[in-house]
Amino acid sequence: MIEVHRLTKRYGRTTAVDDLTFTVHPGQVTGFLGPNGAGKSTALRMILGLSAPTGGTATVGGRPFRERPRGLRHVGALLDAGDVHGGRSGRAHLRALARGNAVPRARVDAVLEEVGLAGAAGRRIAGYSLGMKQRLGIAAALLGDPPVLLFDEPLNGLDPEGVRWVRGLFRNLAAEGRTVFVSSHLMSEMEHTADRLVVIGRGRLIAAETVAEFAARGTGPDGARSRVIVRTAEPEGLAGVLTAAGGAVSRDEGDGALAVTGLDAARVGVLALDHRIPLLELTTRTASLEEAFMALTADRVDHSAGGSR
Ligand SMILES: Nc1ncnc2c1ncn2[C@@H]1O[C@H](COP(=O)(O)OP(=O)(O)OP(=O)(O)O)[C@@H](O)[C@H]1O
Repeated sequence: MIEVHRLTKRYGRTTAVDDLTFTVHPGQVTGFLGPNGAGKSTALRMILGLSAPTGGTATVGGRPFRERPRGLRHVGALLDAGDVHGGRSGRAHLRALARGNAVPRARVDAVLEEVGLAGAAGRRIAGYSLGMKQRLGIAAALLGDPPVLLFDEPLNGLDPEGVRWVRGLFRNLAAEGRTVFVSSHLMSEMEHTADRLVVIGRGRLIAAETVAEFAARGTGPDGARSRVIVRTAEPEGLAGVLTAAGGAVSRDEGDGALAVTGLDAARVGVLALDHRIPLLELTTRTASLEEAFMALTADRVDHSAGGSR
């Protein structure tokens, strides 16, 4: 279990993480979502004790991670896959980590096998592709067989097969009862992987809930989760009928179709028939999780991310 309480980090006048409170539970994959520059990496670094909070606390299994000797046996983390000594082989890198964390040497070959790098284990890391470096980073996270795992943007650089493999791995790790916390700036990466979401924008908490709860928020462009799209040769007449019946009607995307909320498709069809208005198209459009995420974070995007502020 990871517990974050009122966690805050300021860099000069920039507040990268702003009074964050949330809990990450075992037995689940929790997605940590936010637009670029939202503060995800900064929060993960504080959870790992690599950066000191300006305020608040972060604990893993009830204690600050910094207080844990042999850290890899408590928490495995992939922060920056490129941050490895390129002159060593993948196997030598993992062996050094195993030694420093009192992890049995046999684990090295076991995790190399698990991440699909056994064949490349003797090659220098400098020659690895980004996807291979991600796999090596995941192997390092798994090395100590830890109950808690953190991954910062682990899908970067992976091909579709690699993405599928990582998703399956996360699900398996969670099914074994581990706490799995995975950051991403893309909802599409998380919606089929995560059970729960912690969503932040500009360092502040926006949502901490199950994926289903997040999806159920009213989040279409006009606040509605689903809309009825209806096309007719008599848009003015139909709009009048639907409005009189309690619907809210707007012109959709300028192509003559009407977007209706407050009435379902069946009711729209019956009303059109009653008034002898022929329909050319009648569809229900449901806001995607991606749209929910975009709508909730739209005003929290840090356009200065990566630049000076
Ligand atoms: N060492 C630092 N010094 C100054 N500002 C920093 C530092 N690290 C991060 N920031 C700023 O803090 C904010 C949050 O950055 P962070 O990297 O945590 O975001 P992120 O959500 O991980 O974004 P991304 O998806 O782009 O990695 C940004 O505005 C960033 O510019």
